[in-house]
Amino acid sequence: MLKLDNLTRRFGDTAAVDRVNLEIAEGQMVGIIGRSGAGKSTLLRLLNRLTDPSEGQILFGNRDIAQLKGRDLRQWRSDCAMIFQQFNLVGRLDVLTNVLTGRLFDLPAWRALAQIYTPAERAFAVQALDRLTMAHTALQRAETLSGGQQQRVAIARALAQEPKILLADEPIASLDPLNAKIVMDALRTINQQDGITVICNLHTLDTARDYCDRIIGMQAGRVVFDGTPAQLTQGMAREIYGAEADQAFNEAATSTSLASGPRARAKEAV
Ligand SMILES: Nc1ncnc2c1ncn2[C@@H]1O[C@H](COP(=O)(O)OP(=O)(O)OP(=O)(O)O)[C@@H](O)[C@H]1O
Repeated sequence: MLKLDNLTRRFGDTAAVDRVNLEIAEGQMVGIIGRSGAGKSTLLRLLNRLTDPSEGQILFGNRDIAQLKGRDLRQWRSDCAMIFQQFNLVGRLDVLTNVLTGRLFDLPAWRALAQIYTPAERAFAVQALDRLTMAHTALQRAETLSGGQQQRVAIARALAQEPKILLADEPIASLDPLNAKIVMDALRTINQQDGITVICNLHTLDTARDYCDRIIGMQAGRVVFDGTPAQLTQGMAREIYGAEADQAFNEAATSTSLASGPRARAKEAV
């Protein structure tokens, strides 16, 4: 169980995340929605401590994540993998090496520096790539891949960390509808097969509705909605997105929903 208690992050006079209280059970797939500047990225960055809180607690089990330092903090970052809109791979390195960097936390410093990996570590990385149907690109330089392929490699790198939580900050914002669907399907599969909690910032509403068990709506740093996709009325969604509502709803027509996500497929099957 991940528990956020009064979590706040201020930048000057702006409360990017403002007194957020949430409990996220293990194995949930959670979508965070909201207009630009609502605090979605800051919330994810607080969770893996890329940003430090101004106030409040982040509890995982009975540990306060906000207080971790040194090796404990590095271990937490390893437990809490993150993928980004811009993939963040090292373009000049091959795909397999990029995935293996997900294991760096576990390695002694000399092996990390020399990038020496055991056959078992390599096999694990290839297996992670294979789950994303990317094993055939293992020896290719990452920069030669398409955006959708790079995001799948980034997910494989996250899997190589054997995380407890997977954070995804706008993972499909740079992708075309087909690749967006492949990436969201992969995240949902990992969530369901491995029981990894997935917390995902999403711009388009239908993607959040199609893939997530739970939707959290943010506005000016505050949580203004927390419920199931069925509980999120169109009126509430319109209020959360404000001036960006039309864009968020219209983009949905060309995003993963066009290629039909798992719920849409379930509806079709009925
Ligand atoms: N490093 C920073 N320094 C100053 N202000 C910041 C910083 N990071 C975020 N903010 C501010 O905090 C608020 C929340 O930003 P955040 O990026 O978390 O929103 P968001 O919902 O993720 O937006 P977007 O969808 O555009 O990425 C904004 O007002 C932003 O300008």
